[in-house]
Amino acid sequence: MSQRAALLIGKLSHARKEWQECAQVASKLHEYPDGNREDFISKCKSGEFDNVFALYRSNDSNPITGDFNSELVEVLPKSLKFICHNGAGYNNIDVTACTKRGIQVSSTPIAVDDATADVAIFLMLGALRNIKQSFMAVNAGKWRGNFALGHDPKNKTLGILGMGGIGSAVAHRAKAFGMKIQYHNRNRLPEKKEAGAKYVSFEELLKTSDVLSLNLALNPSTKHIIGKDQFAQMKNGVVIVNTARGPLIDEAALVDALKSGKVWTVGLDVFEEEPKIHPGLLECENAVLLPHVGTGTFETQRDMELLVLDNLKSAIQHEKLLTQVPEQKKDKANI
Ligand SMILES: O=CC(=O)O
Repeated sequence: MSQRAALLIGKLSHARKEWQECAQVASKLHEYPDGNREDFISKCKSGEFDNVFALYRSNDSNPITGDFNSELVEVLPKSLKFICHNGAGYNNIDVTACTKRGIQVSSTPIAVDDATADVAIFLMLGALRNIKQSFMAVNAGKWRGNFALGHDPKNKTLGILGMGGIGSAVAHRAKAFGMKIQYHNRNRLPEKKEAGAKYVSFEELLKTSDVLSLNLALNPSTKHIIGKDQFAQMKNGVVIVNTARGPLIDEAALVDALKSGKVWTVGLDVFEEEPKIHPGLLECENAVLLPHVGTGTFETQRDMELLVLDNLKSAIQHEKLLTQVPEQKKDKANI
């Protein structure tokens, strides 16, 4: 077998031992724990990572290298055939550029589903109870402050935009609260996977949901999928939950919709320009906010790291990824 080295970009917090065990399948383990884009590019160009066949990167390591856009993909070592990404979202990787260069990419679906769905439910319940007002009042020593009654989830219609692994896990949990579930995907799921959820058009989802949960991937066609025109179609007093990616929502339009009362409350774990948050959201008492911590549990972080390493080992040993990104699976013939 030719030289097949592996490269770890950034740090591993939970599966360090398993990374070291990759030495049993890789010809060499390289690490790039810290640095910057300019330095990383110059190391790629100087041949420091020659023979690297598969690399590990993550959403957390993205600040080190910057996005894996076409500029960066072009300078990656010629030997590189696999990018194993830690993150369910991979909008910081130009998959088309990778495909053109014959590089296969994997992400970490499944491992993230439960923790992200838990946070979606946490935010939904918090938004239905308009909990931020109470949190702020009690922490400021004002007891209940301007307390106002919230809403029960029971008998409300939850609309899920993007019924994949996370969307399905949200639906499963929401049923236990007595919610009616409807969803929209580009393509209807097989009945078994729907698990009783009703398939509706995008317009119908907007018009008839009491709570709208965003659980779809960000890509050029889903950016601002929720904006002024979509808010206008929604029920008055709708509750919005977003644990997917901030740019799915036009944040300025969301602030207007919150201020006008069109949107009653919102629960957000993600923002358009993280870590910056629209000042209108920070000011709003009816915006329950978290700093992108959906997968932030010990168990899930370890499961994600292990899944990336399983992909890496499978790439080196069998030239096959376990959880390849769906757009490449469709294009398999071109890689
Ligand atoms: O946002 C979290 C992830 O993409 O895994």
